[in-house]
Amino acid sequence: MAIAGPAGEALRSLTEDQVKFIKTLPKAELHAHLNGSIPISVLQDLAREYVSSGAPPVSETGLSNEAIQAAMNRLLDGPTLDEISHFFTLFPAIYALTSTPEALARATRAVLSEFLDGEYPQCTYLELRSTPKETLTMSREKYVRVVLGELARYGVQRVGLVVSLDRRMGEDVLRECLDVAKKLKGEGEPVVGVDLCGDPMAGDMASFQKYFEEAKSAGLGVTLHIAETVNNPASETLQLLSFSPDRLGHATFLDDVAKKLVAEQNTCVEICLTSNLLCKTVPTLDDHHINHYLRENHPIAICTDDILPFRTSLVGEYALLMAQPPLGFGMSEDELIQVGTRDIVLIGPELPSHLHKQNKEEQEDDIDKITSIRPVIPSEPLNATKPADDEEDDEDDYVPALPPDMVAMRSAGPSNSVLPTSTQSSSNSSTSKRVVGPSLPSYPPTYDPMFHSSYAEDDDDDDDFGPKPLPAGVRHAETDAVKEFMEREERRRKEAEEAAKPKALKRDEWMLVPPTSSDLLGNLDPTKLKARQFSRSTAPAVKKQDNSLWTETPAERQQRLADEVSGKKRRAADPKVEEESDERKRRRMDEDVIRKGVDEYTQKRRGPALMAQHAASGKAEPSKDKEGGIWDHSRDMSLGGRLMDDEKRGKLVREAAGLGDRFGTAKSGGFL
Ligand SMILES: CNc1ncnc2c1ncn2[C@@H]1O[C@H](COP(=O)(O)O)[C@@H](O)[C@H]1O
Repeated sequence: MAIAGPAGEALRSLTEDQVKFIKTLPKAELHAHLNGSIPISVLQDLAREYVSSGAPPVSETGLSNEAIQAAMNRLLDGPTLDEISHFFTLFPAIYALTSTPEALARATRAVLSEFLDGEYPQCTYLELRSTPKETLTMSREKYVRVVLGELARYGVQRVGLVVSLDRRMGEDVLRECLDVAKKLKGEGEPVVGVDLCGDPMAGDMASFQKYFEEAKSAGLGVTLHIAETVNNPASETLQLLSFSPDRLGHATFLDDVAKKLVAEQNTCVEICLTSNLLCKTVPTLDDHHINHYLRENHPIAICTDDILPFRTSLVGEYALLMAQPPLGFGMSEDELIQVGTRDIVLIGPELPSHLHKQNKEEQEDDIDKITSIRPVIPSEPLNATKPADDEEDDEDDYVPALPPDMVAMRSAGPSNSVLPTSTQSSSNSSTSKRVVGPSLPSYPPTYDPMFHSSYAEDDDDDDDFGPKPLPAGVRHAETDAVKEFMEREERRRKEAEEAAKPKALKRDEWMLVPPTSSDLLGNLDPTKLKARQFSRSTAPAVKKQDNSLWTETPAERQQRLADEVSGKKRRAADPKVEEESDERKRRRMDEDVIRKGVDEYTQKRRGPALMAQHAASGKAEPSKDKEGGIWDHSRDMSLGGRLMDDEKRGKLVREAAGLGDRFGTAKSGGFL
């Protein structure tokens, strides 16, 4: 296919040797859309057949012959796109031409041949992706089966299929596509993962989450087109990162938070240079986000995206890396080896380590031997899409091994690289068990260049403190930093919300609960009953004060009153009935004896009281009541007169006689 545009210019600026180096460099293509990669000559054939088929002017997909012709002309000229949304208008015509099983099979065969055949295949391993479509003659399952039928010609070591989920899909179509992917993977087909693609501004990503989670649990890899345009909101990017993707498509507009997360997760980014330039999401190579990832020594994979409209190839994309600025990045051969083969993360195959090569010399050996080590079409029958019986005992062998030359380059370390060095350790062996889904990165979980370089060099771990890092190539598969980050953020948000709320005033406990003992409380009566008597004692009224009445609730109060009425409890206000102690009894009896003695002595020495004497003399006088007239002064005004009857008089006399008793004893009731 003719290479034009930026990739064409870069390619033309390279020497023959440089071009040969790129062509023979083992490469993996991990981001290629089937319908965007059909060679133009094949599409022209399909268009001619479509127009001359005598079918009515409107095809089953609703496109007229004229519309097909116009689209073909656009593709032949090399479409100019004002913005990325124009890019998607190219596809209805292409879809019309690949809407039958036969046409789809032809198109797929041509795409596979473009990438994998020839003296210098574009790549040694291809992950082709396509969106299952339903047409008049194909169900979505049939669509995927037709594509897989063509993949089977190359075998699982050279190609795998990623099922794309379009951002415009509704839930029922998403469900159907995912079920198809799972089903065919279950049948042993090389369905290695799922992708999120389509118009970057379409769809609500919240409804996609469960499908990608389900895909992951089914052992499928996940790659997502993410932050492809400046208009993709940061919140959507974070949401997509929370799906725990294994790889990211484009990742052009990550903000600092997203960049940090991607760095922490060490997620491989699929870089499509020409695609970004032609869709105008990136103005120049100088502005391209690849610069950020190169600086950070972050894993990237160089890819083509859609070689049909972008008129590029994988060789063209590598030419952009190697060409001198401003046509390219001016990378050396060593840097190309490092970028192209070492850091990529395949969703499918894992790399046997015995084939890893360490430096450029070994790489050159490989290049000289390229024809001999280039993978050959597997010997199994072309239509053998199911695992062979003799693989039964290797029950973990879900994904294919890389072809030997790909493997050889995976760990090759550059000898004079100007890129940040990262040490590659051969963590995998050809005998090791396969990993379902993404392969493991080649360095410790949290990437730190400082730590990284010392990690491989320092054999002596005597002085190491803290937990040992995981072996090279192993990462915390279960650690979901995005999830943790989101949870942390949520917690922080809730705390801030809580702090912002007006606080309900609350009294300290000391204000609500009375102290256990205090003189003040000892003298107060919570029942509010009025005192009826003077206090009879100087001793503290109650030693152990029950203050529960101070804090009782209305319900408790009701219960207490009910208990008091029913006699279950003594009245809270009743003074405590204290048992008279023996000591007090004795004292009282002693006082009675003394009082008796004093009375007898007084009686004897003083004689009868004046009152008694007077009463005795009065008894002898005869009563004048009946004999006197109506008014007699001495009779009527005397103590025995009419103003006071006998009863009143008697009471008065008794009280007067006891007058001395009231003050006769001390407060305690005894004699002084
Ligand atoms: C420019 N970058 C891109 N961004 C987003 N989606 C893209 C894309 N390039 C291609 N596609 C997606 O791939 C489909 C074509 O291949 P398949 O029919 O699946 O084989 C396009 O319709 C689009 O949805």
